[in-house]
Amino acid sequence: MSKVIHVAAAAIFNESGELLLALRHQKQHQGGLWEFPGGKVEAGETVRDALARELQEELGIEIDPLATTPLIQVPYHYPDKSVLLDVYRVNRFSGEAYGREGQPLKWIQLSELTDYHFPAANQPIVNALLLPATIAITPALAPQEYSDFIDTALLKGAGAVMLRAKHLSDAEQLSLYTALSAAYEGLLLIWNTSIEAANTVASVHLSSDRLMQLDNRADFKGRWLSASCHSSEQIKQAERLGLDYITLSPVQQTASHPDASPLGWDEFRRLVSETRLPVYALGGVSVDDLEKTIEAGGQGIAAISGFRC
Ligand SMILES: Nc1nc2c([nH]c(=O)n2[C@@H]2O[C@H](COP(=O)(O)OP(=O)(O)OP(=O)(O)O)[C@@H](O)[C@H]2O)c(=O)[nH]1
Ligand SMILES: [Mg+2]
Repeated sequence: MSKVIHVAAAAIFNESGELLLALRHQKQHQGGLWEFPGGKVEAGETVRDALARELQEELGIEIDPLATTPLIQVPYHYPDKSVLLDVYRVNRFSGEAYGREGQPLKWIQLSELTDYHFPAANQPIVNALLLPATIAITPALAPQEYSDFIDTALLKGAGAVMLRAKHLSDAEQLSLYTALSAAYEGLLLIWNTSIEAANTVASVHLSSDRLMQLDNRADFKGRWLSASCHSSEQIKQAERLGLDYITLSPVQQTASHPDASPLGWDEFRRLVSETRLPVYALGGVSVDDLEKTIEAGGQGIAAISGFRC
């Protein structure tokens, strides 16, 4: 295996919330495709310092390296080279960005992101940018109680809601999911179920058992397919199937699964570093752990209890 090329890249947002893309020159590796500006980390440089240097060289802007936030790390093997894309969010910069190497630039809305063609390694970056930092998972409730739970969760900052209602039949869950989707337009509502039960649904989350039984994701017709993982074997399966993101649990001791032994933050960090998928920390975590999760390379947190009244 040839040496892995470590690349620092940036998702740069301006004050209007637009995101900067650059077009790779035809002559470059993965030429003619859009990219997140950045480049190779040099020997003796920290990744954040490399990012600041590359953004100055390529765009003529200055950033404070320490004011950046980790977005995602993507290890990826192209047939001709292996890269580790280390991507940071940049929300503040000085100067006006222009293509110092002649490359065309474009400021886009996040909602337009899927209209652009990127190198294959970038799919997890696109997903990480479109996914929220927090997912509220529903506890077992009577069907009429779910909208109260969602209202509270949204007030407490949930960016998405996962419907987990295994005490109800598939048919009851489907009608609940359908009613809630209609009532909360624009909310990412994830259904924890099987692909067979949910083939018209936009967002499905699989248990680790269902993940291990799945052969490919082709039967899934929606946008977001995710799964619960507890080991590196399950994470590898999720990657192999091209899932969009995973939850990794239990990070800490949790009342809902008292017998499961927790991974701890060091093991969470290690497992996250091995996968290109966005990873939510789950199990004994809350929004108070968000900063720690993101610094550990995670996408964010998923939780039940922190989002209840
Ligand atoms: N900057 C950047 N590189 C990416 C992205 N996606 C992706 O696969 N890469 C790959 O990462 C590698 C390094 O990127 P680069 O070409 O920007 O490196 P650089 O600025 O140091 O360029 P140079 O070698 O021309 O001086 C390339 O093989 C490129 O194809 C992306 O979104 N941004
Ligand atoms: Mg570059």
